[in-house]
Amino acid sequence: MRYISTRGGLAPLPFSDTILMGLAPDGGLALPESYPKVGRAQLDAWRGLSYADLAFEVISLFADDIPAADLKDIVSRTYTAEVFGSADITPIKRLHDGLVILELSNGPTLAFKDMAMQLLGNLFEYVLEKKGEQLNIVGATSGDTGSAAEYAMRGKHNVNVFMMSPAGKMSAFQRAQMYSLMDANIHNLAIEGVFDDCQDIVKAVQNDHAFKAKYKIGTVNSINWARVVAQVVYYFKGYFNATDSNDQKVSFCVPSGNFGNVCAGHIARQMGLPIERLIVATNENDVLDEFFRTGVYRPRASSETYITSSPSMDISKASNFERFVFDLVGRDPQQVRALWAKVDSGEGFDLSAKLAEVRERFGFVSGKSTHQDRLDTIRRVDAEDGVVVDTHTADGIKVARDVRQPGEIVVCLETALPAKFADTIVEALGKQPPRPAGFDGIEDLPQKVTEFGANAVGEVKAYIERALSA
Ligand SMILES: Cc1ncc(COP(=O)(O)O)c(C=O)c1O
Ligand SMILES: N[C@@H](CCOP(=O)(O)O)C(=O)O
Repeated sequence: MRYISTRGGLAPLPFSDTILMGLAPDGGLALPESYPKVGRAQLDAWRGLSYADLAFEVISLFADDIPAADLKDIVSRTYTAEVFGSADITPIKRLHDGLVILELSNGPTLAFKDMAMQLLGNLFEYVLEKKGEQLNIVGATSGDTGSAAEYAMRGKHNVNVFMMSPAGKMSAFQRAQMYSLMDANIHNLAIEGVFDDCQDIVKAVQNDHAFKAKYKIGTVNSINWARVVAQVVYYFKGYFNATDSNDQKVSFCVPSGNFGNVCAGHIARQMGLPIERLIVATNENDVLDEFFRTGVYRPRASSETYITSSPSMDISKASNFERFVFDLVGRDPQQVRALWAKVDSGEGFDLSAKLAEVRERFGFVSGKSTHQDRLDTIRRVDAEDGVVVDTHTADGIKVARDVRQPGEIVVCLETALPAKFADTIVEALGKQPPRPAGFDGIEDLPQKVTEFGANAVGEVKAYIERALSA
């Protein structure tokens, strides 16, 4: 399996090089030359597998330059009941109205990002040992990628993490999770602005090829292909958990912001997983919902990005969307370059002529949720099912209920636990959300974070240089 760039400027690379690369030199995103196909016989063979064994089967289709025994060891050490709370790793809950909730947030930082980050930590360690190299991760987070990455990488001797977050925009719990880490290889940088401003700095660093090479810069955002591959696995597991036979089809409803989660669903569907529809659920930052309704992609400026009670989705320029559009335009890198030149100029683009294909060939549909919808959904699920869901999962449940068709099996992805967003849970239910053991009082711990103003690319690079030269 070799990897190319969505913008056509990359000589095909093996997996192990691709996951250390981050953005391709042409600014594009890595994708396999073609998606591996999974037939009925494989689905039948995979249905009863443990999560770790299923992860090995799926990931080995993509990471074929890692010896099977080594990959088996990596996934077996990653997906354990100790780390993810149960032997199933991603159990399901069925709501009274038939919606299925796929639990993805039982890992160390209580969000779905752990499903991939725990793997990346072990994959990076393995690949870097083999190459005798070090990796300096420069990442951006709206609150969950950051903590998942930092908990996966902390203490690893050949990895440093420089994580940018929008100053004051995450929940107190999310800030405490990250900023209370005192590990020497973890650096938290709070940037004036929103998540997209942090991600713009990540891309500026990635596109400074001399700096990137000198300081061995990598990324753990869903820019990194390994994140997407790891996320493909739970679509297969969720399908098997939600069905009795491979004759059935399911739809997945995905609370979305940067498009990394649902992009993995798109790839699982391209591989042959019997997915009927992929339902994209946005909050008030509805750039993706607008595209899937109209075919017009109109990223918003940071000044137009709403601060909401599902803050991890407060994103107006989804970095992973480029991977889907590459497939949508027939894998034509020239078209992708032209379209993203428009995005970079703040213009956006119109693919409304392809809307029927988006829906019929690729199975996408979308919907939107607001703060009031989140409150109503949290209240209803608590009252009717005795389950407290977080605000992002509530967005997904609301949209799933809006668009579900008769007889459709809809699996809603639980993307975080409510403990991370207590203020809105208290507003909705008048009580604190359940808090898993080990997190009591984290908001009171000392915090280590460095503050930066707006447009801080130069200052961030200088900080990285000082830290790595110390
Ligand atoms: C809790 C939560 N829900 C949903 C999302 C949206 O996922 P994606 O950015 O992959 O679309 C994120 C992060 O992005 C998140 O942290
Ligand atoms: N909501 C995310 C934003 C970044 O998403 P990623 O999948 O590209 O890492 C976060 O929690 O930081």
